[in-house]
Amino acid sequence: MSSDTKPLLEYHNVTVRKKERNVLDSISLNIDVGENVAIIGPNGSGKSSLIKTITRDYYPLADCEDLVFRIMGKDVWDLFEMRHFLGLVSYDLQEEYERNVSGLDAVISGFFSSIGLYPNHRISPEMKEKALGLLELLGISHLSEKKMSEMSTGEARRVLIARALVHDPQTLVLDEPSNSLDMSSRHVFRETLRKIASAGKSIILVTHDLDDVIPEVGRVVLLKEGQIFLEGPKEDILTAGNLSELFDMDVEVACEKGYYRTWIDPLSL
Ligand SMILES: Nc1ncnc2c1ncn2[C@@H]1O[C@H](COP(=O)(O)OP(=O)(O)OP(=O)(O)O)[C@@H](O)[C@H]1O
Repeated sequence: MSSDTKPLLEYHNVTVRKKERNVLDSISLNIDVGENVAIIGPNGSGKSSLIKTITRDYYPLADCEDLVFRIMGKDVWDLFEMRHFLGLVSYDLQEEYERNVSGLDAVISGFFSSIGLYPNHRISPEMKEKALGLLELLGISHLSEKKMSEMSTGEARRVLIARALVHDPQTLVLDEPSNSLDMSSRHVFRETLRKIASAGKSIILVTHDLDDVIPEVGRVVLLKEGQIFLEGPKEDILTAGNLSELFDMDVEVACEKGYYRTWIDPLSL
């Protein structure tokens, strides 16, 4: 079997323990290559911890029965190799990037998996061309000379998406993508994600906000207290009843033109 026919993610009984508590508890989850999946849960439900298992920052307890912890069919990964099919955009990365680096250099630094560029980095004309092409694809060529430290949150996040795409990864993983973005930046950002999804990339997005669930997402996984609470096709899972149980309060939900919207009925409080 060739590696691209293996599931992107194959987890069985993944338990991650930190400071004597299970931050992930017996997670069993398969995600196929090509799927667009949203992982949704309240604060502290384990979303970032789950991402950290994908990036191999967190490892599961080894003595769990029938443990499976594979990405693309492999248990052990060289992280540099992994970046060729998995691009990551996270809030942590954005914080590290609040510095005096131009948008173009920030994108090029993705080739070296570094924060910024250093004299030992050999930048080929192909790298520069690829980075400029990505800035153009995402509609942010005007940010190529602007310093990351002078960009708005939304601008910098789009640059970091371009950075994550330099290796042409199959899958883009986004942690809380619209965190700190205002209404119009959110809209622009979501349209950027839609563009990437329509270009054939898979998107795994982790969020507590249903606004982030772009129409291209087909499956959702609800996380609660470190466990998978529910998962399945978004139409079946994103109901007022399920979301109310997930967030422990009466949540209303509506879907219009493929986008979800949630609110809390003040009369229920
Ligand atoms: N390294 C760690 N040490 C101690 N506790 C941890 C560690 N990593 C995660 N946790 C705890 O695990 C729980 C889940 O954290 P995690 O960051 O994965 O949640 P989250 O769903 O991403 O939350 P948020 O929406 O607030 O970002 C939290 O209670 C957190 O404090």
